[in-house]
Amino acid sequence: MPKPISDLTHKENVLIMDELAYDREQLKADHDQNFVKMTDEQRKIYDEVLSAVIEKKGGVFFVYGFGGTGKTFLWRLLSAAIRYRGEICLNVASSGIASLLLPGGRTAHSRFGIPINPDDFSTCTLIKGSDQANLIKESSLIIWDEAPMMSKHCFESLDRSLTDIIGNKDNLPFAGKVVVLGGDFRQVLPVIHGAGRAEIVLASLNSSYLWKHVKVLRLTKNMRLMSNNLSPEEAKDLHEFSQWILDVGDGNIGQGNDGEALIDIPEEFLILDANDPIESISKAVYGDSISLQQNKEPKFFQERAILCPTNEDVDKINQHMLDSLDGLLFFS
Ligand SMILES: Nc1ncnc2c1ncn2[C@@H]1O[C@H](COP(=O)(O)OP(=O)(O)OP(=O)(O)O)[C@@H](O)[C@H]1O
Repeated sequence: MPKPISDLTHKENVLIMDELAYDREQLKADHDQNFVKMTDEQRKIYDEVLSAVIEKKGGVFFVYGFGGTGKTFLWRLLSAAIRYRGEICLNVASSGIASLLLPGGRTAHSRFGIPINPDDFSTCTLIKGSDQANLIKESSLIIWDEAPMMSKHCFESLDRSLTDIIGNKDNLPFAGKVVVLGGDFRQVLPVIHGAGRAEIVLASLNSSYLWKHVKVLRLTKNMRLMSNNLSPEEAKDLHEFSQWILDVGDGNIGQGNDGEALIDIPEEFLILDANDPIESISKAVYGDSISLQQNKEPKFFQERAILCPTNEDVDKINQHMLDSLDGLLFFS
């Protein structure tokens, strides 16, 4: 088993100190509690990734699983397994909202200094010898959630920068670091303004030179359906919904799906009151404006979000929601 990082080596690197400051006993207790709950397929992935870390073999894995198959559950277990051993696990996600679900999560852009518009030759803004570069150099595992939505150039920029910082380790990708990418290619691919299907596919992670090094590991069981807290009616609804989402993603719904398709959305998913659409969406998600104003329960807000296809809609809906709430507004 690798030795924990010596405190003396990095006592002046705040970023490393932060990553080593987890309560290891608590992490081990949480880890052990969830370890026994893993399904066989989760356990297989856990073992494979952990042995790549422990044996210092390097390796790039892609955990391919649709929503609810337990990817976040696995990221939590893996990061706890690394951290309670006194090593560094960097948890990143392609979007800010996904990074909030990961313990100690950050966006990949902020953690690695990925440029805003990377291309075939870009590198990250990491400076060799800096605290940020040394943190990444010392990490034992990188977990990168929602990977398919980022351009392949983001991963390639990190690959080039790691080779620069760590050196070329047997021509291994990411300079021999163990990297676990996760997500579902049925969901959002890189967004490129005005691009057609071919351009988007070409920009995707699996069109990268890195992809030939990636070992794809699959999660196939919807763990949300296994929850003991569901009534038979709720389990049936959830099953039907997740099957419908999968069928949309697999292109089984809408005829002649060659990039554009018309999809019938079942009526129970629609908000039919179109007089004041934004108010109707707000009401469907957060309830009426009086109970919204009175609600001070953080968990209620944590469990809800309104997703929009364009920034213009985001601004309109945000303004509407802010107008409905009491209190002061703080910008961060
Ligand atoms: N082995 C398990 N035992 C018990 N509960 C589990 C297990 N795996 C996952 N879960 C639970 O199932 C639910 C879905 O898992 P999780 O959120 O990790 O899936 P996901 O693949 O990350 O989903 P999404 O992509 O939608 O975020 C969570 O409540 C999680 O705690």
